[in-house]
Amino acid sequence: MTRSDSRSIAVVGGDGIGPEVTAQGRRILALIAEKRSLPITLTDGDYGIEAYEKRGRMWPESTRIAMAEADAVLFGAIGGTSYPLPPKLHKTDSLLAVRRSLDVFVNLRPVKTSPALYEASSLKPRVLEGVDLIIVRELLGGIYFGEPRGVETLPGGERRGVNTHIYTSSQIQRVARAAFDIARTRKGRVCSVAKENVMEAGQLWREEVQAIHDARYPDVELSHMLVDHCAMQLVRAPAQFDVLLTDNLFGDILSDSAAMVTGSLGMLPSASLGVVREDGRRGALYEPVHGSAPDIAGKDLANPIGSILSVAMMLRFSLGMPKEADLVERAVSDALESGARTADIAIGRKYISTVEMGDAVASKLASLLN
Ligand SMILES: NC(=O)C1=CN([C@@H]2O[C@H](COP(=O)(O)OP(=O)(O)OC[C@H]3O[C@@H](n4cnc5c(N)ncnc54)[C@H](O)[C@@H]3O)[C@@H](O)[C@H]2O)C=CC1
Ligand SMILES: CC(C)CC(=O)C(=O)O
Ligand SMILES: [Mg+2]
Repeated sequence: MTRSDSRSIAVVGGDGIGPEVTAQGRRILALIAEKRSLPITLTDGDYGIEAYEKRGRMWPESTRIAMAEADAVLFGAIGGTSYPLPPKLHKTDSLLAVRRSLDVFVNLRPVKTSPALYEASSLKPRVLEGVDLIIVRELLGGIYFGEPRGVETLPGGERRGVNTHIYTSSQIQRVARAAFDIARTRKGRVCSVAKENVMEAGQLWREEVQAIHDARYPDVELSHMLVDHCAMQLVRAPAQFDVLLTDNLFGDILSDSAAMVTGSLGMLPSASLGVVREDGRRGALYEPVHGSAPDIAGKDLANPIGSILSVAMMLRFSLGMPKEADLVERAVSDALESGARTADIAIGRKYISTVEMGDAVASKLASLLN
């Protein structure tokens, strides 16, 4: 990005800890814009259960427009304490609907360990050494989107909940291409994870991934693993993985598990990207992997690093600023190495607040940017 390209970013904190962590991601982005004299416009928008309860609109028109027109969206989290989401809103206003509206079909979730946080992980240091993997998750298909869905009452009064797991070959092919392209920029290994031993959609997944590999990416090493086995390997020997390619549901579950190798779910960032359109733009949604964490919301306790590292991904994938992306990641490492810890990664040490962790990273970044 140069000084003449202006960019607009929609900033949507959402519910629970979403606004708390997003405020810290936002300030890191604003700091870079200021230090590099870049014309980045940040537009804040309301969204979520709290917006619905307070103002009767979960996804107000102004936020829809800001998201649709933005070069990228920085998002926090959605979710209240009461379940479920009002059913009439599920189709139109849920996070799934947001992702569909932005057409972001691939979700990237990098997982990298840092020796400074080995003690915060539930796993042994020898298991954590050298872990640097990325989960490439299909984001617009599978059981979260399949029709029919719903809860129905059968004759006789029994109730039945229905969800449908569907994948088409083109959905699998496009996410597989994304995973192989990413592997070429890394260690060149893709492990495709499905459940083809019992699911037909899993058989199709495996066949399509293998076919794309054989036709276009023979230089990338491809392996296949059943998802239950993968869940075990992620905690037995996570350093074996480079790129983990998987579907929407499995990627959701495996990424929360994988988060613990880094010490906390609060550490993980994500980028969700769409196809590059004719005008050169693409849907881009950046959000931490965690949810709204109602158990710690409003207490200034949440770890904002997932949001801050999501800003690094935005700099790399949407703003064309890979050097600044590296600097944000370095500022996070420097802050952790100098002892900054939120409660989730403190393990008996003194801990600091969400805002103070933002201060610690911002101060390291400011000196790196000078
Ligand atoms: N992308 C999103 O917006 C997501 C939304 N959700 C929603 O969030 C709500 C809560 O769901 P949960 O299952 O409790 O998952 P969660 O991810 O919100 O929290 C799980 C656990 O991790 C902790 N945690 C999460 N983020 C943290 C952070 N940044 N710093 C420190 N600790 C953190 C929480 O305190 C909690 O103990 C639900 O309404 C759920 O639907 C859940 C996952 C993703
Ligand atoms: C809407 C949910 C699938 C959100 C979630 O848990 C995730 O994307 O990790
Ligand atoms: Mg999840």
